[in-house]
Amino acid sequence: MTQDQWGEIRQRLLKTVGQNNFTTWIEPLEAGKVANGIATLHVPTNFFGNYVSQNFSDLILHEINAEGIEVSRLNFALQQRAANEGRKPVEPAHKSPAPAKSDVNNVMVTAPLDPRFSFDNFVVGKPNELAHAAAKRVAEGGPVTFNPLFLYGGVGLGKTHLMHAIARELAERKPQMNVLYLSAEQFMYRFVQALRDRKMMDFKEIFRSVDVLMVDDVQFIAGKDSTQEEFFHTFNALVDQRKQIIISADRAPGEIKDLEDRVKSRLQCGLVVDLHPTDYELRLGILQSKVEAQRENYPDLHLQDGVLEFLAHRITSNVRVLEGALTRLFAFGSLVGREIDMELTQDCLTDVLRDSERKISVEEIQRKVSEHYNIRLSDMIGPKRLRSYARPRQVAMYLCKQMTSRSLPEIGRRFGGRDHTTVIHGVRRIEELMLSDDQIAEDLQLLRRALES
Ligand SMILES: Nc1ncnc2c1ncn2[C@@H]1O[C@H](COP(=O)(O)OP(=O)(O)OP(=O)(O)O)[C@@H](O)[C@H]1O
Repeated sequence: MTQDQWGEIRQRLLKTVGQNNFTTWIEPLEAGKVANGIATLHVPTNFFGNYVSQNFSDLILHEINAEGIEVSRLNFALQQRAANEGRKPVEPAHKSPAPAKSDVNNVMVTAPLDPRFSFDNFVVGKPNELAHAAAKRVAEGGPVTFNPLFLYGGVGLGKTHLMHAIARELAERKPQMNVLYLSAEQFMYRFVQALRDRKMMDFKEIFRSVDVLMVDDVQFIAGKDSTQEEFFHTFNALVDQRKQIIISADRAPGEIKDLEDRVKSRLQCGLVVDLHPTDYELRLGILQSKVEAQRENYPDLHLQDGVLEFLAHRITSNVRVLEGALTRLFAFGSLVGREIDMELTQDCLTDVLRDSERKISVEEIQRKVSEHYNIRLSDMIGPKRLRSYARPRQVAMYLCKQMTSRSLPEIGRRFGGRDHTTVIHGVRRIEELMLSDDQIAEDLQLLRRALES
């Protein structure tokens, strides 16, 4: 298509996608040739092409057609750059008979990569440092040292974030590599489609020609026998060729029910790392980094000291809930035109706080603390005043105050019907000791971790 035509098309796209999207995603595109109903657009990186393909290809196609150019598909090709000498020559999109719309030259990503999920935005702490280090290593795209890398962890702990970060970094660092990122569900969908259309040879060719295969949420294929079978063969073929495989799941390979033993053992033979439940420090770190992002939307909104610490203590379920709570707080604060203080936080997040409270009960705290100090539960709750009972009791009261939303009188009642002033005294004593007594500080940290896991 001519530069004039492309200029017209871009003008119309500016109106439909808005200035920000236009500057970021449309302006850098360069128009290429049109042949056989396919228009080629040149993109600076594979990641970029993938994103545009996922989010704007329908609009772009529409505007190209509106310009009178008959095109039914877009092909995204890398712009030739002198700096990229040595890269494989740019080829048309994959030779699949019906390539997915999102196939972009050497990077095929069947789900859009979330631009927020980068290594830069991933906060590292004790619970995820190993997973992060392993992810960084494979994202370098060097020689394959562990195969597969198997990342697992509970809901909302950052598996998909790390997977996207790897795919994105590989696409940027090694544009010559064929990287295929997809969910196990999409793997199954493509497999079933290939069977139905009698295109199994094409399916095999695509999956066996990648340099890096990334499959998210692999537990999905459990119980799906033929998909597992095909996955097993794909897996073996790639491992034999020393191609990197990266898998994520919500649990360890051995714990995925209805997964064939041979598949399990294959999955276990590389590096298996888990994302542990977050601890207080990691949650606080994540909140601090997410506040930075919120500040861009709400530059004038003041956040009172202590609110983030409160949230990090109280919302322990997963990072997604934590993020959601923060977004809600900022939106609420700006809506009512008030600074974000503890009162607003409690008002705005009643349901979230109530839900997370269910997780840690006074009884659980009492039990964990008495186990930790090796005393009987009845002695902790009972009337004895010996220091060896009184101190653990105060620690438990302090944790109840911090980790549950029980009122002081209620906590007192649960500790053998004590008065709320006794609870206040206990909590204060521990707050003082935390600063002067390393042992107490360490005990508290251990207990908190144990309670949150
Ligand atoms: N360490 C972290 N630093 C910054 N953000 C994080 C971190 N861990 C998780 N998140 C954020 O939490 C949210 C949930 O993470 P993600 O979607 O990766 O979870 P998941 O483990 O894949 O969960 P699911 O099992 O539900 O698929 C995302 O918005 C992600 O950016």
